[in-house]
Amino acid sequence: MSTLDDGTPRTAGDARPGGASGPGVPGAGAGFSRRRLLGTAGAAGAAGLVAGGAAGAGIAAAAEDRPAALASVGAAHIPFEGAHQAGIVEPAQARGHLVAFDLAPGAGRGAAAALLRRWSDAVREMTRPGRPGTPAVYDDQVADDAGPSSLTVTFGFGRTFFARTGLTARLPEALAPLPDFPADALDPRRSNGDLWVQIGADDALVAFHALRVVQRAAAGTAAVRWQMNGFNRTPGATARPRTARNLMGQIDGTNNPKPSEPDFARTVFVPAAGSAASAAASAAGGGGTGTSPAWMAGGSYAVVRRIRMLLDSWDHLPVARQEKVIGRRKSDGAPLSGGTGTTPVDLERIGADGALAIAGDAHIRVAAAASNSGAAMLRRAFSFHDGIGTDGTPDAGLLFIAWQADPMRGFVPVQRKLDGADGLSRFLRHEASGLFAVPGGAGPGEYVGQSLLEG
Ligand SMILES: C=CC1=C(C)c2cc3[nH]c(cc4nc(cc5[nH]c(cc1n2)c(C)c5CCC(=O)O)C(CCC(=O)O)=C4C)c(C)c3C=C
Ligand SMILES: [Fe+2]
Repeated sequence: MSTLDDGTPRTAGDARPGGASGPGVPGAGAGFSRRRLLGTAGAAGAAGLVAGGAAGAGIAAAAEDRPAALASVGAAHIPFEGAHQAGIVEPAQARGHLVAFDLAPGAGRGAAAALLRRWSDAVREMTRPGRPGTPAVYDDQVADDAGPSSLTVTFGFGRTFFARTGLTARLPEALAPLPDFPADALDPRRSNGDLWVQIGADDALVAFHALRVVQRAAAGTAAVRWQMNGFNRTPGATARPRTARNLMGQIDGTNNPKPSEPDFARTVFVPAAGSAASAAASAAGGGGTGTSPAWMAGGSYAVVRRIRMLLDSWDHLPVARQEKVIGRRKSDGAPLSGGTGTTPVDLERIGADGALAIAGDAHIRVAAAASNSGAAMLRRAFSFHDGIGTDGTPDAGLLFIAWQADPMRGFVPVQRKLDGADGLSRFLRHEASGLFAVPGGAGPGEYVGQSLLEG
């Protein structure tokens, strides 16, 4: 049995700090989930979504209340293998890299399959519990001495991948180009791409190392099209872990779908073809794109947007006005309809002044599932700051990533509405965009995307 740096025996349940099986969590160990999930109200509802996903709601909630020991940050690990790829349901890590690649001229299906095999093998190695390894050929020693630090690497396919590899017959309908949104100011050079990789880790060097491994493994087969770097709060930085703040200072992610909710899996993941969930999704209609191909079972669609925040304008707004724009209090995220950060939003509530407590153009009203025929997505973002832009203001904002089983029942209808009616949109600029099909997770010995490339 391997050990932690302080000599504590490592168990199969080593996990991210604060997670259901992290060091210091009573009862943690083999048999408990090794993936800490977004939304803490009940990891039990996520059983089957994660390795050993039988952790109880009480344990997850208790773990969330307990400050993480900084020493445990490096030891936390998230398994690469599973029904779904890692990096979707777990909280976003402190450091993130998003990279899109285009296949090299002449690189077809065989070369792409070999690349996904190399990537998967390398990530399996780098995410091992204990002292992760690196394939010798890529060993730059950047991550030496570090534990896995909750590293996840998630792979996706862009629409253009399918024509380049002769796989157009297997192109999912759901990967249709996103519509033009009138307020978009998109840079095509920083948008889309044949392949997409999301890297997250709670240590900057571990994340950089993974990025270099992924880039070096692609040499000769695919070239970087664009790269974006992001960050979040470091685990253990606050006395009480809670939903993170974005660069506007708001608590962001409160009303994300929770794994404990009955609709969670249906909202986020593509059901297996022929399953009851698949039949229900097809029958639901409602503007969706219907059944995804069998190779997408257990997968998800990621909408990626680089959203610049016009921070100088935002910062001039008094806090009360900022709160009205969002519909929640800035200090604790409580909805303006009353209660605390965890109180459900009441969109009908009339305030003392006779007006709607949550304004007609408040972000949470316009984005709510109730305002969009039930459309919902899982938001998992990184902040970015790339210095000062040519206009002299911070080039900063949100690397917004929305995960859903069908973008036509998630991001698209919501963004259509936000684009015209959202009070927050005056302070935002959507500068880059991508839509990627993210297949299900790999099993032992498999690589991500194998059923597409070899099926
Ligand atoms: C198309 C989808 C969305 C985009 C784009 C988007 C951008 C964006 N949002 C914030 C800040 C907050 N958003 C919040 C809630 C929220 N946002 C969306 C969707 C998009 N946001 C949804 C579906 C929701 C939940 C609505 C609900 O049902 O209550 C919040 C409130 C806290 C929370 O629930 O997360 C904040 C704050 C920024 C800064 C931003 C672009 C940079
Ligand atoms: Fe939002």
